[in-house]
Formats: sequence, C-alpha cells, structure tokens
Amino acid sequence: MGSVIDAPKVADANKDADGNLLSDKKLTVVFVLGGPGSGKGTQCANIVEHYGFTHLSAGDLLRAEIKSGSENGTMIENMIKEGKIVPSEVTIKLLQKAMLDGGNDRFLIDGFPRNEENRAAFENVTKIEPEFVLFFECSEEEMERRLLNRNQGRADDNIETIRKRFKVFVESSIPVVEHYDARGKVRKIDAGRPVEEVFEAVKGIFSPFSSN
Ligand SMILES: Nc1ncnc2c1ncn2[C@@H]1O[C@H](COP(=O)(O)OP(=O)(O)O)[C@@H](O)[C@H]1O
Ligand SMILES: Nc1ccn([C@H]2C[C@H](O)[C@@H](COP(=O)(O)OP(=O)(O)O)O2)c(=O)n1
Ligand SMILES: [Mg+2]
Repeated sequence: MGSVIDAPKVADANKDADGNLLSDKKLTVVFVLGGPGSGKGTQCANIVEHYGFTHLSAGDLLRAEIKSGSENGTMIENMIKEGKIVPSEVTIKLLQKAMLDGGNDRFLIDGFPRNEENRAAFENVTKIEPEFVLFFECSEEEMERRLLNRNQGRADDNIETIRKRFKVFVESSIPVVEHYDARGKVRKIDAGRPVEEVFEAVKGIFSPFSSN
C-alpha cells in the first residue's frame, strides 16, 4: 500500500515546471567521490569552468539548508558535527530541486552518494544512472593536513570530527565506489598531487565533454 500512495508524490518531486520527469531528459550525471579533503570541490570548480557542468555539492546544499532555518536544520547540523551521513530523503530532495532549478543537462554531483542508502534511494527516486564516477584517491595524512588548513570556518573541520569522517568514509563510502567499480564506472585519479597536476589527469577523463 505504502508504495502505491507514495508513487505520485515521488513522481511530482521529480518533475520540472513543464511536467517533464528528470529521468526523461538526456542528463549527464557524474558522481564525484573521494575522502574528506581529497579535493572534490576544488576540482569541480575547474571542471565547471572548462566543460560546462553545473556543480552540485551535497555538503554545500546541506549547509545552505541549515542556514535557511529549515525545520531539518538542527538535525542536519548535529549530524554534520558528528561526521554522520544525513538521511537520504533530505539530501535527495535538495539535489532534485537543485537539478530542476539548474537549467543544465550536465551535472557534477559532489560528495554523493556517500553510502549505500544514498545510492539506492537516488537510483529508485530519480531513475538516473551516473555516466561515471570520478574518484579522488588521497592518503588520510594528506587529507587531514588539507582539512586542518581549509579555513572555511566549518564546524566539522576539527581533528575529532575529521577522524569520525574518515571512519565513515572507509566504512560507508568506499563500498559505494566498489559498487560502481564492479560495473566498470569508476575513473580513479591520484589526488595527492598539486592541484594543477590533478586537473591534468581530470582533463584526460573529461575531454569527450569539450564543447569544441
Ligand atoms: N591537490 C591539492 N593539493 C593541496 N591542497 C589542495 C588540493 N586540492 C585541494 N586542496 C585544498 O585542500 C582543502 C580541501 O579541498 P576541497 O576541494 O574542499 O576538498 P573536498 O571537497 O574533497 O573536501 C582546501 O583548502 C583546498 O584548497
Ligand atoms: N551525501 C552527503 C554529503 C554530505 N553529508 C554531510 C556529512 C558530511 O560529513 C558533511 C560534509 O560534506 P562535504 O561533502 O561538504 O565534505 P567534504 O567536502 O568531503 O569535506 O555533509 C551527508 O550527510 N550526505
Ligand atoms: Mg567539498
């Protein structure tokens, strides 16, 4: 019964102003994954500039939701401080809205899916399959150094929360990367190098998306 009642709601949430389903459009979605501090946001900004993608960071959307004073704000804030992953339903709603508002057909989804629940729920709700998964590989030592120097005033960039985020990454996010790897969809990058060198490797993967 539950699924019968919920189905129209899900479909509505997935429609744009003209009533088109997100999954009916020819969308190119790339998931950008990697540990905290591996350089996802930094490289996404470069990709946007060169390849015409719209960058959607799940973490940025959740932080904006806290600031907006939404009813979920306190729950999201507490989970982020603890390094935990927010329930998929909340994050997926924010991503769907941003995709429908985005007015583009190419999206980089950064920091999502971060666990199996994220992955399965996004697939079920949107029916979108990623083109590929860009995976930034970096040592914890280097990621820790970067996060402690990030200086963006984030409540989760302290050593205690960083350690918890690393644990969640290994236990919950790596299995998502393995899921896509088993399907030949992972493009792995050595992200421990300087920003420019990492972007050179990224370019090799994105060259099919060059507009000229
Ligand atoms: N290749 C790199 N080498 C050194 N520092 C980097 C590199 N890439 C990103 N950074 C810096 O590390 C911090 C984390 O990068 P960010 O892009 O926010 O990572 P993520 O989104 O994966 O957490 C930022 O301060 C950023 O300027
Ligand atoms: N899919 C996601 C993405 C982020 N979050 C929460 C939990 C994460 O620790 C924080 C921060 O994510 P964000 O991608 O901004 O962090 P990093 O860029 O990897 O340092 O947001 C989430 O709950 N679900
Ligand atoms: Mg980030």
